[in-house]
Amino acid sequence: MDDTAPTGLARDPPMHILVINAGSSSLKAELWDSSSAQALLRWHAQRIGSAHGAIVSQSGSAPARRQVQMLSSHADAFQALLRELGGQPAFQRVGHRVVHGGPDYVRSTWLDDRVCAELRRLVPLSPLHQPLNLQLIDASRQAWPAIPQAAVFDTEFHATLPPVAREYALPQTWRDWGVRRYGFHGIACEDVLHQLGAARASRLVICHLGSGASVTAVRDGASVDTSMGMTPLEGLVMATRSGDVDPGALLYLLRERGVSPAELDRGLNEASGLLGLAGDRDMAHLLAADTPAARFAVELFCYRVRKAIGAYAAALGGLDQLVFSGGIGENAPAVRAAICAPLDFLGVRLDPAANAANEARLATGPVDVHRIAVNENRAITRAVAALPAPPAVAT
Ligand SMILES: Nc1ncnc2c1ncn2[C@@H]1O[C@H](COP(=O)(O)OP(=O)(O)O)[C@@H](O)[C@H]1O
Ligand SMILES: CC(=O)OP(=O)(O)O
Ligand SMILES: [Mg+2]
Repeated sequence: MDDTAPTGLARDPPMHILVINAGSSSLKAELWDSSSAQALLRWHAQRIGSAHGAIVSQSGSAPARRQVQMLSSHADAFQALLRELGGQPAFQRVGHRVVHGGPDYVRSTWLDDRVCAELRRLVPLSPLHQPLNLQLIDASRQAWPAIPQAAVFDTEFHATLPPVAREYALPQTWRDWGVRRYGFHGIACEDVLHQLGAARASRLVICHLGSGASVTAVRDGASVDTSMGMTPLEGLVMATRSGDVDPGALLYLLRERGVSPAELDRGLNEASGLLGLAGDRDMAHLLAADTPAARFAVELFCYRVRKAIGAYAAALGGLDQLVFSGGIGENAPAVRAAICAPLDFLGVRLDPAANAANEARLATGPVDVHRIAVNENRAITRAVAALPAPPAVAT
């Protein structure tokens, strides 16, 4: 296991926590020990719904086992997880990543029927994530009814957004309806700060670039602005999400082109971004493809990240530290280089050799640039271990 970062999970009594983290085409389940901060088991189902599905699991220091099988849905994947875990559960808590906490669920919380019903109301605000999160919570509460289960929210870290970053310039009535920015990827940001520890600088920008992509401005450890908004659709170009689009263009599509709200939702969330620009949602494929459309998609992706870094350097009044994380941020030197090349004026300078080798420290200039392998599941474990004792679970 490669979790060598300081963790500070220790709490009495130590316990085993199963973490469940659903992506749009993946299901990650990990068993963590709260006292040793070690993942005892990692079980990742990948490419659910495709003919090339895979389950990768690793237990202790045993070599990874890769089992390729068709997983038609997340429900299928959960059944495979149940088979892996066997009869008697070897854990005392379950922690679920839930993308949207809405206005009422800021901090991590124990789950019960009422909380689940309230989180279900947020499905329209995160159509790619919240339904899967809740589907897995339902399956997991059914499988282990006597084990306390908690939700840990991607929105929590951004509860510190100041009003100027949180509010849209909309009529009061709409703002009273709760139309505001929340921000996401907070669990990943929390793990970044945890890994930086004492090395964290005052003015920090985190570029978390994976299927979803966001940039967050952090001042003295608190989120002060972030590129995702009321939903995880705002901001950067993503795998299949558009990021920022003029709202007037959306009105044009609705009014003049006969696009229905459902088609608009699907188009913006599932058919845009890298997929819309170049016909492939996977950054690794685009970097290897070397076609004009692939090159343009990568260029546009990098341009938007660079603009966000510049905006947040302005919001913070300068920049001390820049972090790259997520599948793209951690593994694509060409993307990091393209984002940073014109940022010399800000003091961002990458060491080409360190960048090409995916090293942890990348800077040769005054801005300290880090590549951080984020582990959301470790952050979820910490959040669950820190919760007050759970209420008695009715069986
Ligand atoms: N070696 C690599 N080079 C470029 N991109 C990569 C590489 N490895 C992973 N990626 C990209 O990372 C993205 C997935 O990021 P990840 O953080 O795992 O996604 P998710 O948000 O679904 O958890 C994909 O676009 C994938 O192509
Ligand atoms: C909130 C979000 O976009 O998450 P992900 O990157 O896992 O899609
Ligand atoms: Mg992600």
